[in-house]
Amino acid sequence: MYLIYLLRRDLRISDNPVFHHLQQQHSQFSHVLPLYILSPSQIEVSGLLQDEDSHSPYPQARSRLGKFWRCGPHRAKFLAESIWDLKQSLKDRGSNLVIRVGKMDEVVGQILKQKEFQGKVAAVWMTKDWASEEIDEEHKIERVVKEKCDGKIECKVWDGEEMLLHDDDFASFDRAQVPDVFTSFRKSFEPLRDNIRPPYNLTLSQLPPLPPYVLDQAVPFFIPTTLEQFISAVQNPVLDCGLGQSILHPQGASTAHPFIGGETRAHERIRHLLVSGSISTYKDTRNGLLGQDFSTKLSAYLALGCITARQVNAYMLAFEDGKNCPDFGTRTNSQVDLLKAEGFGKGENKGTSAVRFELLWRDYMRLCMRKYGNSLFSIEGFRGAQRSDSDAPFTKHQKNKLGSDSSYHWSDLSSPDTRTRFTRFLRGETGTGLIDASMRELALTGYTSNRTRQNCASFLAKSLWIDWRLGAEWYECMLTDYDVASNWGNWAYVAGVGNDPRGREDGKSGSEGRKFNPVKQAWDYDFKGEYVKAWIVEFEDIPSSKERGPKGGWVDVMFQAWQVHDIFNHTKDEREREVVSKLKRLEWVNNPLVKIRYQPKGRR
Ligand SMILES: Cc1cc2nc3c(=O)[nH]c(=O)nc-3n(C[C@H](O)[C@H](O)[C@H](O)COP(=O)(O)OP(=O)(O)OC[C@H]3O[C@@H](n4cnc5c(N)ncnc54)[C@H](O)[C@@H]3O)c2cc1C
Repeated sequence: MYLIYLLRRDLRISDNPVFHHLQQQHSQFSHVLPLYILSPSQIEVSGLLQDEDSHSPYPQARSRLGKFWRCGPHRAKFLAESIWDLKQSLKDRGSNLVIRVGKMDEVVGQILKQKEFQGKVAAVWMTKDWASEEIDEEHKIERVVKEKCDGKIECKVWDGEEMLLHDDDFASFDRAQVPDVFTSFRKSFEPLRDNIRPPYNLTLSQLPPLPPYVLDQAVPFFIPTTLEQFISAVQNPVLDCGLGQSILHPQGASTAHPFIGGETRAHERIRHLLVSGSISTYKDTRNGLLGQDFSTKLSAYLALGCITARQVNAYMLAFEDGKNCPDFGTRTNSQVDLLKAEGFGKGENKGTSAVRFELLWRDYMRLCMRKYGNSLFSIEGFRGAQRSDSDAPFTKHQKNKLGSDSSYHWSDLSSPDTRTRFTRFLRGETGTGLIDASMRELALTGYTSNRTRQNCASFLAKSLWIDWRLGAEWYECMLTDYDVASNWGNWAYVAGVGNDPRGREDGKSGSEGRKFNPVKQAWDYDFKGEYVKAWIVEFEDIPSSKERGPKGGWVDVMFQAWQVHDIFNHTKDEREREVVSKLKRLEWVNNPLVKIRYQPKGRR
């Protein structure tokens, strides 16, 4: 009998509950069809049309409000690489990954209808995904399976086990009642290190073969036969992200996220973090802005399920206990020499503890998505849903405010002025250096740090007062590591409509709540302006920090370019005069979207 296993955000062979089960129950199925379906509502599939005269039956995969690509060029590439890596791992085990294009339920329906499959399929399995579109997909597949087979085929949705904690570990509170404040949630699992289950350790050696005949991809689409072809097919249609003139890549600026997708690379990455000592120094470096190792860069792998949070934890546990890296049977065979690695064999350290803490945040965002469902995508976020929930643990003041606050005064894009300001934000031309560097880095590389993400989200929602969901949609398009719960949950949090109890506390000045000052933040985290200079091509000629000497001034300009008029109006230095005159010709220098008066302590 056949099994159809639909892979979604579980693109791995190791620590995968379905493959683990198959490894244990060898004879249950004679044939297994691992299937990945490119869903046309989430990824643009026109690049997979057989020829130029063919037309896609599907509308373009664009976002609801901003009409951005749902999956932009960076993630499209990473996804293609991850799918291909899994394909290779499955081939090594006597199987393969069959790729198809179309609505999930339709593709499954076509396969079940195929005469070679009739009476032979015993089960259709997939792992659970808690985002609303994916839940809809599951329901539709369940319906199709039921209709086509009169209840004779099992349709099972497995727990994907992609979180650090297990569902059964939430015994201290009903899963649906996850606390609305992270700290209360976190405290239920302390000490965290002792409360995490191990991943599955059985390595997948062999899988039953594919069914002897599998229907070809239906017209008008084709399935590429090489990775290069696959990447071009999913990337080419979305290369133009609608920003108009392309953003220039400054010479010498190198991406913090050069990583290739897939389970193999995910395990290489965590091994590198251990051997280089970066994991032990993580707590001190995590607010960095430049370079590959200031943070783990595991997010994109985790988002697609190339590695699980529990596997990351297992690596850290072994490291802390002075043991070799665990062997998950992936294609990452190389053992690394950890003996000289910082922190090896010395128990939990600040770095490993902080990584666990962040992975718990990831769980928390997922649980909140389960609890509040679609309200995650509404302008009032979780707060809208909480207003009707008298048990939400907010202060009386906050509850009163939530109860009466109908003034969510975020602008949509109906006015030309807002559209212009929003486009300048996306292009990194606001005139606020930290924001502009981050938005350009994001567009050019698909990654930007957590620190700058917080600043950009706060800037859009609380300085420009533009609908925060447009920012979330842009991130969905641009981020390599896009993850429904983490992205929308964090955006809502920063906008003040998520799970931040201080999010909308107004103090004295209206309902801004926790608001980041991007100039202060730039001074705190980029005090020489190196990050801003790296990503804003117009700052290329500004003397580097070594050349600048103690004179100052240029850093202020990089953080807020309009200050060039005040600081360098009368400079006599020929080189400076040239740079100044170039800058003074720029619209975003002369007319910044926001001017922030700020001087770091100890300066005039
Ligand atoms: C506005 C905004 C949007 C974001 N969108 C996403 C997103 O789409 N996908 C995503 O994975 N993260 C998102 N984050 C969270 C965080 O910025 C990224 O996880 C992190 O920057 C990824 O880099 P890293 O893997 O090096 O993280 P590290 O600092 O090394 O953290 C380790 C892991 O912990 C998890 N993590 C860390 N911080 C958070 C957080 N605040 N919330 C949830 N999980 C976290 C991630 O899985 C990450 O890989 C967003 C944050 C903000 C403020």
